[in-house]
Amino acid sequence: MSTPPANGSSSGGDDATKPINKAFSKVDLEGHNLPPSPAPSSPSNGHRRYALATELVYTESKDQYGASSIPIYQSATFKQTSASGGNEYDYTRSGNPTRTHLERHMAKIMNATRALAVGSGMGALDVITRLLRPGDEVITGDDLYGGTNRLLTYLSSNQGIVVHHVDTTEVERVREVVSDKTAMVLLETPTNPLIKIVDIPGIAKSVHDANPKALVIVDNTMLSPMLCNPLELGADIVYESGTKYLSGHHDIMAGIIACNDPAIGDKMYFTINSTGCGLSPNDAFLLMRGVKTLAIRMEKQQANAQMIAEFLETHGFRVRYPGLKSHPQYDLHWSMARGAGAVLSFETADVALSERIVEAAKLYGISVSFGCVNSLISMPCRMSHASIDAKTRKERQMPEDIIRLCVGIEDVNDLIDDLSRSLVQAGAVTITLDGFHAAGPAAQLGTAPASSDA
Ligand SMILES: Cc1ncc(COP(=O)(O)O)c(C=O)c1O
Ligand SMILES: N[C@@H](CCSC[C@H](N)C(=O)O)C(=O)O
Repeated sequence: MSTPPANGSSSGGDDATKPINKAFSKVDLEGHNLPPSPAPSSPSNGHRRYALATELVYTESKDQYGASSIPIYQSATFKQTSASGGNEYDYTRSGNPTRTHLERHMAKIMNATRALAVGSGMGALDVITRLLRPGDEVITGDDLYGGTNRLLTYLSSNQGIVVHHVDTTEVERVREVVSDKTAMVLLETPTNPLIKIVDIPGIAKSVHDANPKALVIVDNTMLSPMLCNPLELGADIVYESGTKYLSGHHDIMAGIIACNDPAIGDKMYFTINSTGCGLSPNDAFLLMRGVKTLAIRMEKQQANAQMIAEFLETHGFRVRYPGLKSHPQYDLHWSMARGAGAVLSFETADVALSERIVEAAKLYGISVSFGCVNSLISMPCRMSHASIDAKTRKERQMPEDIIRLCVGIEDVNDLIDDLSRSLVQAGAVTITLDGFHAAGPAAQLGTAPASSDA
């Protein structure tokens, strides 16, 4: 909602911790501080009642007409029953029943007591980082989504936040920089686009031991709650770009934040209400609809991704995908996740060759983003990660030629045929009587053992 706090006002003051007047008297039966929605989907109290695929589609309906899907409350204002106000909803920036329904559903799916829905994944990170104060320190990775890197750079240049970029694949590298000034440790796994794996439980324990006040934040966009639940691995806050797998059709922008500490939830709600970044009713409806098919989409997308990753690897390319046994952190990934996701990257060692491959593809749209039912192909250094300057990309060992595939739900044989044709047309392979194999420098990379820090 921006779900108003249980004992708090949606209107007042500049101190998020101050008790405020407007009370949401109907606190959820299970004690969650969420107002009712017309068709409440109950958040869990630390355990799910059914398998996740079931919970994704299951909602308890209390709609007056028995509507099977949540109505879109396309209203900015809500009339009050008395002059002193005090009804559950007054103004959509402060709270809207469609948004609340989605938030309750997401809290249940993510095993959280509080979920908040905002206008984009970056909006979610903005809300989270407003918990910081000047002088606070943030520790994060050296392979990060470009937009995340951009926001952190802004905070460090303009807001007095000290940001440390370290190799988060090594728990010890993170531990070395934790101090009493550390307010947040921000992790992505698998990283975008180098597909490095980060040990969430190891880092959470090490950070909390060293500084119990430091918050461990995980961006779970690459896996979705279907495949991983960082809150169960020791994270304090998890967020996702709902633009990706959660909605699944690339027709909305959205962000979801989940946590289990009510005080942190209230502070983030305060920011959402104050800044007006809560998800619109229409987009909340679309995200709710998308989430219901997450299990079936993810199952098909990652099965396709696995076959494409194996296809590329057996034809001599260096592929980064946690579903491949050759991934140097295969065991670590599978100790935390229920699947490998549907994003993989591969290298050609030649930027112009990569461009030709990308431009030859027909079924794969040349596009940023991932998690959509359609397959996509991109060159991260030119597209999604172009906001990281070339010097920093080089320092962080991001290969300029890297190609990212975000696999959709199409027929996998069509996807492999289209990729094969693109590789041949681009001149990326040597054709023999036995088939084809990566040509030139790409073949050298393919035979070199993949390392976690390359
Ligand atoms: C890993 C990751 N986190 C966060 C975001 C930000 O999400 P959004 O585009 O919805 O703001 C993106 C992509 O944009 C992403 O790839
Ligand atoms: N022009 C956008 C790029 C968005 S990238 C989206 C997605 N996270 C991805 O990794 O493809 C920007 O500047 O943010």
